[in-house]
Amino acid sequence: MAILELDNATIGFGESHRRYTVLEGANLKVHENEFVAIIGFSGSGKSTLISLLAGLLLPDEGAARFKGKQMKGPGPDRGIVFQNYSLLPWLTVYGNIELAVKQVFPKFTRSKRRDYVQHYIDMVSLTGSEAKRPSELSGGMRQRLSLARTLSMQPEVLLLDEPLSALDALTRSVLQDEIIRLWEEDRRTVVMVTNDVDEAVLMADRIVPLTPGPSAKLGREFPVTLDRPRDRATLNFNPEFKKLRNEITRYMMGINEEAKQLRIASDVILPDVEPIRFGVA
Ligand SMILES: Nc1ncnc2c1ncn2[C@@H]1O[C@H](COP(=O)(O)OP(=O)(O)OP(=O)(O)O)[C@@H](O)[C@H]1O
Repeated sequence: MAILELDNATIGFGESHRRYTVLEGANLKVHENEFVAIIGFSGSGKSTLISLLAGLLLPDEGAARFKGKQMKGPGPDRGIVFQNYSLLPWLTVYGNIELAVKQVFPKFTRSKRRDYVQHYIDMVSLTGSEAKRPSELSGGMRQRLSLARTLSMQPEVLLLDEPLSALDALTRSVLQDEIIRLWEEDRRTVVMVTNDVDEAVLMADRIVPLTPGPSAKLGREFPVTLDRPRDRATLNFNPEFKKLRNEITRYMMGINEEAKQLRIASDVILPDVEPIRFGVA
């Protein structure tokens, strides 16, 4: 059974004629311990999709299920790391993680909680910055804090909404390795949204493209069968990696072109003429 499932899920925003359908009839099954990457263009509906998987949004039609049950809202078993960090600005690095830990593990003693919070701070290399507030951190540090806070809640499913998008290439590689290491360690289920094909191939077991919006759907899937651990240094020379990357890039460019043509066709204004009918009295 899939741990997470979208079954013909449709969702849109706005009322009646101003309604914008973001996803239409989206189908996705994520199995336990799987690492799935969702790739798509900006504005195609990736964040909306991840919010459906978290239970933060509910589909207008169809279903979003966690362990076979229709979701009614978010829960600590589905941890989400947002693109924009969503940290509490008045709390320190330590305080942001501590608050999450208090909610999920209320029975921890004070000293156990302190060690536990510190463990996650160390894990993402924020040691020494415990007393800083989010405004005093760099973008990369905020993203690491956001990741540590979510991981500290030990969710069964980790939902990552472009968690590395604001990072420089070097920090991005470090965090990619960190996420892979964590996933390999205890094989949590991960769904990660990204717009970077290389990142998706490096990290995922399966890549699922989202077609351009409106009314986006999940497109043809690409399994990634490259052996693990994947070494980024040699991957660029791996023929299987290069072939898959090219295939996905070509596919994405193709669906984008198709969407563009459809948009142009729907923008064409037809002449206002009456059809001529012959032989009608
Ligand atoms: N709460 C909302 N109200 C109205 N429209 C929304 C809302 N949330 C998203 N949308 C619209 O839905 C579409 C998809 O948005 P979404 O954030 O899911 O895309 P995305 O693929 O994550 O984009 P990006 O890669 O740029 O972050 C956009 O056109 C956006 O304007």
